[in-house]
Amino acid sequence: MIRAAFLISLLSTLLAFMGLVIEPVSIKYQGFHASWITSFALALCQVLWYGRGTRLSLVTTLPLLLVLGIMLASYLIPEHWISVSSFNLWAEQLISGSNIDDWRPPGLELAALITLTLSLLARTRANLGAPLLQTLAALLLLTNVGLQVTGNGFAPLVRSGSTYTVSLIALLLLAQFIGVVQGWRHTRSSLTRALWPSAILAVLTIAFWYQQSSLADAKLRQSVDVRYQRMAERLSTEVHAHLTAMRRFADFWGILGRPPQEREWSTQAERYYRDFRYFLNISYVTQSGEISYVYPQDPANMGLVGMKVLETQRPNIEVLQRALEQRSEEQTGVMPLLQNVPGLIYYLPINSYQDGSPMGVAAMVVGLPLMADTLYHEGLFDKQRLYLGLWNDDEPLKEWQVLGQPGPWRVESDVVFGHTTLTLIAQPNRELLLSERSRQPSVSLTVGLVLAYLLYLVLFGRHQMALQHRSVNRSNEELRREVRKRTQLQSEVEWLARHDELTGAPNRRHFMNTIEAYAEQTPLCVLLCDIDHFKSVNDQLGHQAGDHALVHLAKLGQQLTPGDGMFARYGGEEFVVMLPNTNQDRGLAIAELLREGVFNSGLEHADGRPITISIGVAVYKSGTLVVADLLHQADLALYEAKRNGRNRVELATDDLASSH
Ligand SMILES: Nc1nc2c(ncn2[C@@H]2O[C@H](COP(=O)(O)OP(=O)(O)OP(=O)(O)O)[C@@H](O)[C@H]2O)c(=O)[nH]1
Repeated sequence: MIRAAFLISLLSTLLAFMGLVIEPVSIKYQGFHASWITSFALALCQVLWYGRGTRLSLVTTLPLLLVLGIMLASYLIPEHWISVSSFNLWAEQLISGSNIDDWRPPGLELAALITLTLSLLARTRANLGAPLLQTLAALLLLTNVGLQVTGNGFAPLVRSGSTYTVSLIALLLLAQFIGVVQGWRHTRSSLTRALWPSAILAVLTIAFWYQQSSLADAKLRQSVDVRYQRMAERLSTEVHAHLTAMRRFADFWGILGRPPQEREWSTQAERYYRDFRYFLNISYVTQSGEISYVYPQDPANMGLVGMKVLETQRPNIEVLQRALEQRSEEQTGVMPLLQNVPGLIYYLPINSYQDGSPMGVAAMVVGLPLMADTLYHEGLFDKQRLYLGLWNDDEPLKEWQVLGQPGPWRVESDVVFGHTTLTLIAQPNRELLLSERSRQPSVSLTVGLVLAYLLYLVLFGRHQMALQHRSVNRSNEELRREVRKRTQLQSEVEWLARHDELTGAPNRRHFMNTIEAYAEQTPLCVLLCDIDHFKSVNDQLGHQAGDHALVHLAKLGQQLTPGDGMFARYGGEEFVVMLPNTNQDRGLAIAELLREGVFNSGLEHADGRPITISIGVAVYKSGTLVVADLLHQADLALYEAKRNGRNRVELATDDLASSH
């Protein structure tokens, strides 16, 4: 598998290299070179990871991650921290003619490259999030393909990667996946638990990013529209203002009631000329069509003085004629002016206020490019970042060419000059649009993906811990069971060591150990009991019946023995009773009670006679207790009882205390 990953990575490196050679960096800047270079670098790192081992590949992968991080930062840094134009300036300094877009892959592609680089660093380790990082890369690449398929029309400012580089990155992802998938088998349950929720979060993040991006672009588009339509409105207002001023000017001479004199004309015209610099010529045309006075009196204008316009072949004759004859306000269409600029001429009739008699016309020549200049002079736009053009149909009257890459949006608005309508075209360049575009979508995408990664780490870690916890609990429980079993066994062994297995009564060893502890509690009586003719019970009724009789007698004996005493099996069909703080008389009474109890117990020989016991009683009163002697005394007394006919109690005759 590692071998396959290595080979695919090697293939990707070759493909990326070919891409670089086919589109040499130094010749063409289309904004995709950064993608080729970074993909090539990642492919190279992968080849090292899968081919050469850790140390060397770490040296290459970490710097790559750093570079990709810087590229990502350029998408996130707010405009007022570092502006797009500063980035462009740095790009220009590094390689002339390049801009920031040439130095970073498109956003989604960059994010996919970063996740793959991180996944490479995490290697096969599912606990470091390698599976999620690969899933993120796949999601980002899919989104990229989706944007390409839908034509990326929603957000022309967000560039999507080229098909080649996206395929290349997908190939790198495949290599990584093949290289590590086997290593995840043993953590499959934790992996699925952690992967699903975090992948869902990532999908939501990408959907949110898409929505935010569209919104940001729509907003920007709207603001661009409003802004540049306002510029056209500004021009229309200007037109309206100069028309009003011109009418005032014509009215002034009407009120005067006589034709103007040259000096008067110049003085008045100068005031209007000062306000509207684009009036190339303010002239007085007499009723006969002769240009009498002009202002300003520059060489181009002075040549017009004395010209009988109606006798020339000028294209505006008809319009002037109409103004003179019909005494109506007229204007020409856009035409080339004598000043070598396109413009138009207004003719305003001057009529006497007193008798309404015609006194000629005031002609005003508007230089359209100069008028358009007012927008620039008023500082309404940055001519390096905005293409602006005033057009008359298909003919440009004035244009400001833009620097850098033109943006995707063109705003066309009408500027109305009476019956002539011009078009103001504005097209901001990419730099201007990028500088105004909100960074929020990129920030939310980055934050969302980081959160998805963290969620994965938490869920994965938690599940792994739960598994470990469960296995520790299981072995703890097993251990506890084992300890319980052993303790039980131990107490059974201990019990067996001190009791008789058949009857459950304390055994001889236990009796011997216990009696020592009662040496102080004198007088101490010992009763040695022996079943009479027990052999015949065994012989005639069977060993099992014998056992049964033993069990029954032991139970009876234990019941009849006082609380502080001990009834134990001494061996075979013999039982021994220890009675502390019991004097001879009471000892004999208890022995008698036992004897009677057995006699009346209902146990019988084969011939129906009741089973009986003989009891030898020995009493220890004071001195040093020698248990063997005491028992010996009791044994002698027992022997005596047997000898005297059985089913009886005999007291040891020898005084034990005095014998020591
Ligand atoms: N069923 C059974 N018999 C036992 C057990 N222990 C000892 N015996 C029998 O007890 C009998 C003891 O017999 P003996 O000591 O010869 O004497 P006896 O028949 O009791 O006669 P006397 O003591 O003289 O009255 C033997 O037959 C043993 O086999 C036991 O645990 N179970």
